[in-house]
Amino acid sequence: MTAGSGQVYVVTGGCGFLGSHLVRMLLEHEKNISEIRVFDLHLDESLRSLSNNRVRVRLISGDISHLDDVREALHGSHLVIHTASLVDVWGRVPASKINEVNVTGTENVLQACKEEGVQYLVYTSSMEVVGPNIHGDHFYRGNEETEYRIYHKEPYPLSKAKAEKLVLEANGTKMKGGKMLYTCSLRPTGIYGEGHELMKKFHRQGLRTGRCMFRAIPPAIEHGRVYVGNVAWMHLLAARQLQIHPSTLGGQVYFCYDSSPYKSYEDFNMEFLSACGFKMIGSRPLVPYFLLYLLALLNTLLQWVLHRFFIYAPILNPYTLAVASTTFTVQTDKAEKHFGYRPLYAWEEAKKRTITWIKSLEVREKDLKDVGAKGNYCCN
Ligand SMILES: NC(=O)C1=CN([C@@H]2O[C@H](COP(=O)(O)OP(=O)(O)OC[C@H]3O[C@@H](n4cnc5c(N)ncnc54)[C@H](O)[C@@H]3O)[C@@H](O)[C@H]2O)C=CC1
Ligand SMILES: CC(C)CCC[C@@H](C)[C@H]1CC[C@H]2[C@@H]3[C@H](O)CC4=CC(=O)CC[C@]4(C)[C@H]3CC[C@]12C
Repeated sequence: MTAGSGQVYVVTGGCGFLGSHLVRMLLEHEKNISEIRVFDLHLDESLRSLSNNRVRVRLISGDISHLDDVREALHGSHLVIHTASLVDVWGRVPASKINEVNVTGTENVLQACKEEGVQYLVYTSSMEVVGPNIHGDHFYRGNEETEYRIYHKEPYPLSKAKAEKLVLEANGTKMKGGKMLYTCSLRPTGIYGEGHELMKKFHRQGLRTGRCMFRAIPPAIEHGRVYVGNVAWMHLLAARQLQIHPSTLGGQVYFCYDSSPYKSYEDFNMEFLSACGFKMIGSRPLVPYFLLYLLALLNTLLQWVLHRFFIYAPILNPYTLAVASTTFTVQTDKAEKHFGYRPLYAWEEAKKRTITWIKSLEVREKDLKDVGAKGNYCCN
């Protein structure tokens, strides 16, 4: 197939953690495309060099909260994978901004699809549209039909739930020329893998404490996690099958997970960090929950006091503590039944790739600054 004869895919947020893996996945595994438009507010120029003689990778700088930007990016395209979002549960950005990007931005993508006659939209939603809620209701091996007391107060999960509702309601919209808009929504659990910014933070924190991590969450709490490569793979399959079986996938939601082990968030991270010499201190939380909660509240107070001077957004706040302390795992075969999804990467491969990436961070840390005295580890 020569460049130009295939389909044009748009990936909003295509320079992000998931988005950049998705662009590479499409290049490697999707033979029906001739152009991938990477639409993002912050462009990663390195993606441009991924173009080859079959597929052009075209970077488009734009803001999904501006309809004109979105309309221009979608003009002449065939399918949109909408991953762009402000992912913030730490109070880094105001709620209004989260809403503007995650909800109004999604409204703009839908509006542009209708105006430009783009028939297919795959939306990257999140487990957070379901939970966990802050009441501590566990979601244990749940699926897309499992009843759950959904309760959103935080801007991010609220915005993702509103956006997903808009996407699903738009399924079946009639467009000019008698065409129909088909949509579906994928709900990844906590994504990990090469490029995960939060993992970088945990890694840096651990280096500062002599590679010692201090347990805060009971090990019995389980959190579903999914490798970024499998999330990208699931998006590719959903995009492919939405075109072939729109009546099956249209208007549907699918949890996105893989064979990554069910563990507490901290113990799961240690699957990678322990291979880099990190140790978890404590077989149970070193600090009682009420003290952690007081610390979380103190962080919220400090954030408020300091917000006129700078953004203080520590990892621990009442919301992240509540989420981390509540089991949320999924088990479902809906995506397999509807569009043949099975993880492309087995757990051992995902683990190996993530460890290799973290080790590359260490090399960079050593290159960037003097690590000081060698062997200064607390737990020799
Ligand atoms: N990271 C995780 O654990 C999970 C993420 N998700 C969802 O996956 C998607 C991707 O998340 P990540 O890759 O983790 O986040 P990310 O922050 O790495 O990527 C988001 C991308 O969207 C872009 N973006 C933000 N505001 C924009 C705007 N106004 N206009 C255009 N582009 C804009 C950013 O520049 C970034 O490249 C999001 O929709 C998120 O809600 C879902 C479940 C878990
Ligand atoms: C007690 C500690 C300070 C808690 C550390 C872990 C927390 C920072 C993380 C535990 C659960 C994470 C969230 C979960 O994976 C679901 C998510 C889905 C998304 O769409 C975005 C990210 C996140 C909210 C994720 C964020 C970090 C945790 C709260």
